[in-house]
Amino acid sequence: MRFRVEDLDQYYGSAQVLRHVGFEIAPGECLAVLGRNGAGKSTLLKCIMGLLAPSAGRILLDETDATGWSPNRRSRAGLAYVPQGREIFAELTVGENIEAAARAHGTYGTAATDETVSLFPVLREMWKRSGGALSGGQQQQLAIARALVTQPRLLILDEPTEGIQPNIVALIGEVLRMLKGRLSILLVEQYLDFAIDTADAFVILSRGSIVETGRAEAMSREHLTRFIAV
Ligand SMILES: Nc1ncnc2c1ncn2[C@@H]1O[C@H](COP(=O)(O)OP(=O)(O)OP(=O)(O)O)[C@@H](O)[C@H]1O
Repeated sequence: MRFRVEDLDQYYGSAQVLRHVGFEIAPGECLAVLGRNGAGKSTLLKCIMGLLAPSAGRILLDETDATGWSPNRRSRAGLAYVPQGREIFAELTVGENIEAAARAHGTYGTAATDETVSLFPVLREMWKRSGGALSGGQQQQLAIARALVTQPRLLILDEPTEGIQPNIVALIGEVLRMLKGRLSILLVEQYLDFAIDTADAFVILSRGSIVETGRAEAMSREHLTRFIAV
């Protein structure tokens, strides 16, 4: 999917939290959005998913204007969102979490669903455990798998490494790099090394505005650090 955001503005009351935000993600590429706490990253993702209506601007999926679409319609069109805090169903088992997402998208029981679950071996081990009984890292793997079984064309991740132990961060990184090419990824991340290992391009948000943008190969670690160091 070619995904584009144009001139997005968003306010909370009279406070403007997004200002003329615009960027594009090419099919099969990963764009990382970096920025300090409060820069507007989560607000941007909520506007993209239709959980917040932007005050101005457009969201385009393969040149189709999706700005007024419901979250459900966006999801059916191929957007999948893994929010910060993961929001899995704590009362349902791992298997039921996966099944609910896959059934809603008509992918339940397909080989692709089995393949997705196999990316995260711990999910099979924990299949009958309730989501709420999993560790943070296991819940993050479940949240990503649940998004992937919908067979999205754009996977949107809000700080997937936050509070996660290094070996699971490494596994998530491997999975994302493997998926690139097949789908596009929008990654909001504060962990710079993870973003550098994963992204093809960067956008840096500061106080709701894009202050820097570029291809990964043109962005040194030192350069990126300057924008996000406290
Ligand atoms: N529901 C809300 N009502 C009012 N202000 C809000 C609300 N949610 C966020 N804000 C404010 O909007 C600004 C952007 O918040 P947002 O959560 O989008 O930033 P962020 O870059 O995702 O930060 P973090 O990394 O801390 O999640 C911040 O100043 C925040 O305090």
